[in-house]
Amino acid sequence: MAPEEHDMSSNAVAQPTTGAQDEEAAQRIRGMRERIDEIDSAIIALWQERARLSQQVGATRVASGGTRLVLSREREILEKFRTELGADGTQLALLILRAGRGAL
Ligand SMILES: O=C(O)C(=O)C[C@]1(C(=O)O)C=C[C@@H](O)C=C1
Repeated sequence: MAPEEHDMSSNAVAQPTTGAQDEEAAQRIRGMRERIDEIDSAIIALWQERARLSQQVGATRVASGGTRLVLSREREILEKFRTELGADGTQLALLILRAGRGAL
């Protein structure tokens, strides 16, 4: 079979390597990766839900004649993330805010 062809003769799905040097470590890594995958899916779903809500808040405020942004609220959120997560928290909060209200 040519290198770019896929073997469809089995139902086995190719799995990424664990990088471990023995089967017991490989099993433990696979177990932990299952939970990591669940956490990543939850983060993605929460990210999307938050962005939708943020857009709805903005649209509700603008429709009422208010401003698109409330910077005091953004500062509060940035401070919470910085307190809990340090400097990376600030960067994360900036990305989260941008996902909702768009770029400044
Ligand atoms: O809480 C609000 O008033 C929002 O509009 C939501 C949000 C946010 O994503 O958290 C977005 C824009 C505002 O400047 C402040 C906060």
